[in-house]
Amino acid sequence: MNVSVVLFTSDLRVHDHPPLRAALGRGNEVVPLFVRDPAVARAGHPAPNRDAFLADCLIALDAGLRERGGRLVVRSGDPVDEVCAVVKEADADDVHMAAGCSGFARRREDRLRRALEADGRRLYVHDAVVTALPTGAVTPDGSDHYAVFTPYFRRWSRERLREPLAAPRVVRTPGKVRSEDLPARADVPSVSEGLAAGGEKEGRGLLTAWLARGADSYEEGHDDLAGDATSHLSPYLHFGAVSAAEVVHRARSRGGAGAEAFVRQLCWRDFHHQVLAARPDAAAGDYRTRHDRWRRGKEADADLRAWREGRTGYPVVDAAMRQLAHEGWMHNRGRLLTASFLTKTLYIDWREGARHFMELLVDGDLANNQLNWQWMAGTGTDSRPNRVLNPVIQGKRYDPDGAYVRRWVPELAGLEGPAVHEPWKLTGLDRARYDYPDPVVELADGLARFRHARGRD
Ligand SMILES: Cc1cc2nc3c(=O)[nH]c(=O)nc-3n(C[C@H](O)[C@H](O)[C@H](O)COP(=O)(O)OP(=O)(O)OC[C@H]3O[C@@H](n4cnc5c(N)ncnc54)[C@H](O)[C@@H]3O)c2cc1C
Repeated sequence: MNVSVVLFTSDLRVHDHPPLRAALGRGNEVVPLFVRDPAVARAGHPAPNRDAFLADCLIALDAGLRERGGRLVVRSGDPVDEVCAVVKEADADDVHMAAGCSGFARRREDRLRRALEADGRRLYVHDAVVTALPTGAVTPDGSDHYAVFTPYFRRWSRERLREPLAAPRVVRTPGKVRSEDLPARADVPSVSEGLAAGGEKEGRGLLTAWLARGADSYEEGHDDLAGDATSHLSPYLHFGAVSAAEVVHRARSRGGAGAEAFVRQLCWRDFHHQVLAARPDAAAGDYRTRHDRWRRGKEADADLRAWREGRTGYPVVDAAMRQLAHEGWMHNRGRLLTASFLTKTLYIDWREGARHFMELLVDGDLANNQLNWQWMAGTGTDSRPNRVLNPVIQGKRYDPDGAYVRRWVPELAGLEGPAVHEPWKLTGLDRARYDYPDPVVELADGLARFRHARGRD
């Protein structure tokens, strides 16, 4: 009997899994493998929320495989060395994996291909496992990627996505391959108390419930901070516990304006992935340089600290930053306005903000995070790179009653209605009752500084 290895990376599921289905195709035995790569931990910053979520996903993947007669093999080390060692132990013929879009993932694929070929084995890399449409499947004339979302969306919407695959009924894993123990969830504590539970079952349950009860009101409700009416699928999509292609198919079958608006948002995910695939250096460098001379030094450091800790004196900014600390997740509107505040009002380098988000976000994703940060900082694909979001206007528009601020900034919980967005308007004793910081900067001063720096005054 032939044996194949399936290397799982950002695709921790058994449903709609092209590499697994291809590997099983001819009645093969399959070694489902996950390699913990210490280089990932060393290269990045600590991400305990994602580590905890990942532990859930691995436990769930193992359970999904065991239900079908298989099991997950977990190893630690360099992925190329570990895959080659497993290939030898299992006497496997080939290896299947999902295509990645980051520079890191591409280099890993290349190294693995070379190592396997040197040993007479093959690597099969499958597209449209992590994204709904393969990155690079559609390109505009004269470029290797779309730099503007709307034409990309138009084109993406016309493409036929592959049909989702059912989970295999049986997975046979050879017994002779050594595996480390799965991480015990209790040994991987998250830093955020309100972290969601990970795993394919959770993700699929959430998707079904969301399509049944949430999607219809998505179009009107997705920007309402207090209503919290978005899907919360992002961490499951990031770890591939649910498949992007399947989510799009199921949302389209659901139909309606809400589901359509939701699919458009999912397209943003593919959009950023195709940008990163074409420009891997945009993970750290400006996609389009504006020759920014970001603020540095003591004062900027103090402002950055206030922003991280949710004490800028702008209630909606602070509420969103505290939601991030507590849940390891932040509402998209919160991400937009906190990123604008950091990069424009405080004129601090987007990389500082992106790093802090990557440390805490359970859905922290190189393509989505770095390129959304660049979009907000005006160094990315935004066609209006100098737009600045005013946190008071944003607060009143997207949290009109102030409920979101009161939820996350308890110091201000006694303030009723939209007054909570402008606590500095309180005077005398009223003001003294609230132990809440003064604004780190006047908005007009922040705006003038930004415009001056960008040469627009
Ligand atoms: C500064 C900044 C940083 C961000 N960092 C990340 C990140 O690290 N990881 C991440 O998944 N998303 C990131 N986003 C995008 C977006 O905020 C989240 O995907 C969304 O808030 C997740 O919540 P949800 O699943 O309820 O989204 P929904 O509104 O239910 O949307 C469904 C799915 O569409 C995708 N999506 C929605 N909006 C975007 C977007 N603007 N860009 C890319 N994909 C999108 C996500 O996969 C999301 O799960 C960031 C946005 C900004 C402005």
